[in-house]
Amino acid sequence: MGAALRVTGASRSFGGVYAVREVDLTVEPGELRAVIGPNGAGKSTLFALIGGQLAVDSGTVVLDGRRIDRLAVHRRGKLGIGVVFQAARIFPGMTALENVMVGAHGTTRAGFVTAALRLPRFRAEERAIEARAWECLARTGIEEWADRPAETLPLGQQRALQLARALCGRPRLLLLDEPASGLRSGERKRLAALLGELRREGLTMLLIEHDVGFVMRLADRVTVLDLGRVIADGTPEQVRADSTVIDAYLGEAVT
Ligand SMILES: Nc1ncnc2c1ncn2[C@@H]1O[C@H](COP(=O)(O)OP(=O)(O)OP(=O)(O)O)[C@@H](O)[C@H]1O
Repeated sequence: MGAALRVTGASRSFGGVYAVREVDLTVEPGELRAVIGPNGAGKSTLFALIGGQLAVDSGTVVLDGRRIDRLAVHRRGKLGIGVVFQAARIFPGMTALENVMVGAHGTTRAGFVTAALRLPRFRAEERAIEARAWECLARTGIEEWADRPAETLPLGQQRALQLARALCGRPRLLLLDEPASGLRSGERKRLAALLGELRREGLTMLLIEHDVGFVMRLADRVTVLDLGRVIADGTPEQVRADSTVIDAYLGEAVT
């Protein structure tokens, strides 16, 4: 089952200006939560406060009852947080398959070396990881690219590769930063289907997205940020009907 996430009173400012201000956000196990909002609303900052790329100035981030807001990124990864960034982050010089296998070792240097050198005592484990990596490549639809150098994959496939890598680490909370941006319509449909499947399997997901239509069809609940604050939180229907949201952001976009 997916993890429960509870963010309470989280704030973060840059140069005295709040990017995220007193944000409360609770994501139940198995929920697919979308976070939307206009440019500069604080979505990426909130994402980084949960993933650990940024530290909170105040407030707490709790995963399954455990405070994680002071932990480094890799420690949060070990506790089950998987991250898919908007810009493809791949390891050049490694094949797509090897890139996905790295996901199972976490993002630590030791894990990376273990994967790269295939030391004898790790071989059985490596075989299991390789099998899992193939599964993840298949799920994300890029099996046929497995042996290609990762940097030669087209953008859509590089994005899928990131998702495959995150899944290979068996996350219990998956953070996705605008996973649909830059994808063609067929790729978007495929992504939506996969996210729906992961949701049915009970994975907890938090998705930042600009494409409001994309998330409104997928999400269980939607949180709307504006100027660093939560201005609405509810089902897609509730958010669509919220006059504050319409005034601040949605306008004609979802009517
Ligand atoms: N590292 C940083 N240094 C200074 N200011 C920052 C930094 N990161 C974010 N900000 C500021 O914090 C505010 C929130 O930015 P953030 O990127 O979190 O918003 P966003 O909702 O993700 O925007 P977008 O949709 O454009 O990606 C913005 O005013 C931004 O300029």
